[in-house]
Amino acid sequence: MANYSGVVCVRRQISHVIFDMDGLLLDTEKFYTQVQEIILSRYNKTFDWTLKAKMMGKKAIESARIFVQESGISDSLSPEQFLVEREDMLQSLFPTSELMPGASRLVSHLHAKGVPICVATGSHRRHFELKTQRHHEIFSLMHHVVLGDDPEVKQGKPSPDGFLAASKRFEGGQVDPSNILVFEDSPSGVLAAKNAGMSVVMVPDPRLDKSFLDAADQVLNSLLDFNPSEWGLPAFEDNGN
Ligand SMILES: O=P(O)(O)OC[C@H](O)CO
Ligand SMILES: [Mg+2]
Repeated sequence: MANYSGVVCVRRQISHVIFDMDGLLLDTEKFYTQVQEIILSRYNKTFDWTLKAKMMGKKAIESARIFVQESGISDSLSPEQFLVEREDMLQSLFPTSELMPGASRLVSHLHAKGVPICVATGSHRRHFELKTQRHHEIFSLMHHVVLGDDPEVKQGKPSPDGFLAASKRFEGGQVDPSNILVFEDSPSGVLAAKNAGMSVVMVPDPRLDKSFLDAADQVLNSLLDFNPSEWGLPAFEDNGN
């Protein structure tokens, strides 16, 4: 078995799966991008994917600090003011969130086969509720959800806090991280999963710099391309893999 670079790698035996949410299950990263482009344009600056890569996956206040500092507007806008400024726009966009291709199929399949699944997201409770309001069917299949404002998540990704908290809350208690497969879209999220000792499948936005893909155990263009059998998980019955 080879990863995208052709390097042969040994896959661990997977019993449990943790899903990231923004940009992985839900097509919500585009909303953050849109709003941040608008805000930076007010300062005659452009929002690019170098900055996007540093922000995605993190807790709101952590990504806000990066945004004002890296874009050079921290003298004019504090991280807290930035969060207030973007909030109205995000609140009107999040309820329109759509599922990413293949998300429903994969989540439903793993649940139907009895594979314990959960979510670990940097998103806080209020935004989680807005984003998932049209997707209760899929999110109700999750055994649990760990949010960015969970008391156990002291630091956001790339800290392993969220994934380690998620690994403790499955039925039967702590699951060995080496038996957990994480699905992520962000560079910080992939590092968080590796820092937690877990395997990680990355489904990156194609605009992300390719250097960020090296840390993942497998890189896919879409969740539709995931082959559960490669990870010792029950095969899909609809296409025979
Ligand atoms: O990608 P997630 O689900 O950890 O969410 C993190 C932020 O809310 C958005 O980047
Ligand atoms: Mg994400």
